[in-house]
Amino acid sequence: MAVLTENTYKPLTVESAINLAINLQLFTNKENLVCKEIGDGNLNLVFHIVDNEKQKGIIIKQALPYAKVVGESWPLTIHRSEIEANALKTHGEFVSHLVPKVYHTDKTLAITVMEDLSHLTIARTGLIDGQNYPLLSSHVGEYLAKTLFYTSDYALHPFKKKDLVKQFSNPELCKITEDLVFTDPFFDVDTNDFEEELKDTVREIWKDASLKFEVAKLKKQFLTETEALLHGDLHTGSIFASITETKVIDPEFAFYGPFGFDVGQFFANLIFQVIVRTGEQRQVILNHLEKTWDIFQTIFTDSWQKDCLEPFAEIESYLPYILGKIFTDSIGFAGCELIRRTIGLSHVKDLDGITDIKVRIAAKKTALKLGRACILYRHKINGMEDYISFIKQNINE
Ligand SMILES: Nc1ncnc2c1ncn2[C@@H]1O[C@H](COP(=O)(O)OP(=O)(O)O)[C@@H](O)[C@H]1O
Ligand SMILES: CSC[C@H]1O[C@H](OP(=O)(O)O)[C@H](O)[C@@H]1O
Repeated sequence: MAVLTENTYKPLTVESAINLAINLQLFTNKENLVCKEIGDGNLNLVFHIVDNEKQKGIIIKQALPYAKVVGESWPLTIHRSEIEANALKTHGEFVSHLVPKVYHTDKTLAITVMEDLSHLTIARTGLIDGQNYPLLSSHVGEYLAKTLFYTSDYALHPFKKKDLVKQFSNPELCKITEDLVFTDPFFDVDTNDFEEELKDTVREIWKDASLKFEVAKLKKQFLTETEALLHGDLHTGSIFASITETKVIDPEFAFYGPFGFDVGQFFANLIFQVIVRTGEQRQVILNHLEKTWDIFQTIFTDSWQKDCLEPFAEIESYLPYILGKIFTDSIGFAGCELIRRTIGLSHVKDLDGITDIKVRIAAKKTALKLGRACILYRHKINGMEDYISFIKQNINE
């Protein structure tokens, strides 16, 4: 039908999405199909098609030629759809159980047809509702260790790695991160978004030259360290979870960047829950932080011992140096994420969803204070136990 024979891009509708699914022979009978557009993210359309009789569903994700959250005044390459599908496939080679299956892609239409994960809950939503997902941190620790190690120079022939660096060149999406995570929140620019009550605290950030110097160093790392194929946007809204399963979605920001960036983004998005929870419920999330790093280190080390191609791997201090650098960098990147999701463009519901303004402002001030401390003092934090004490101290003071 039309949608497959036209050789030009067109945004799908619920009708054309159904036609596409039939043409692709993913379903046989159109009559039983129900299609809804369920996209709740900042950028894309997401169609959920279900065959009510067979209880079977699929997802068709389509990139719009602009950022949905802002509109057509913010044009954005639809090539991000191909990047996302290829990242799902590449990461899927190492962690097939932790990412959705890709059934079909189309560059012209900028679509990825993939496994329906609607039996799971977006981790951010579940965590805000008080769910704990006991396997979340083990699964994400494994995802991080395997996707990062096996796409790096430590596991790939240099020609293959450099081919991947080219294939995953993603300048427009990286520019969003460069601006929204590493630049805008630290300057008085229009894209920033915060309550009047935070104005004084934010002005302090803008005036803080030592903080800005450290952010400049972290931004430089993001710009220049082509270490591994990152997810690029690993917040808890990009993770589906249940008590038994975890699936990482939405790697449209994928590119070759520093090991610590994905780890840091995940840390920060757990830390928002540390900030908003209290008592035992807070401890559950602190345990997730600890477990993520523990599993990450263990699997990264096993992979290094089994599969490292680097002759210098035999030097005893080399792996501890790499792991130490990832840890320190990830704390710095987490600090940037804590600040940008609080005062920059595109917030998190963990904080914005707090209805009591006093409680919300207090939580946001804590996020800013902790973010600043992570960036400034990351080199002084010696291991996860120390990091957890550091977080507790900065939250309680
Ligand atoms: N494979 C999937 N299965 C079920 N629902 C999905 C799937 N992928 C995305 N969604 C739904 O669509 C929403 C937006 O998807 P996402 O990939 O995060 O889009 P965006 O890139 O616009 O942020 C998710 O929050 C989720 O509710
Ligand atoms: C242009 S909005 C910026 C923000 O949008 C992305 O979020 P998502 O695709 O998960 O909705 C990403 O976090 C960007 O920083």
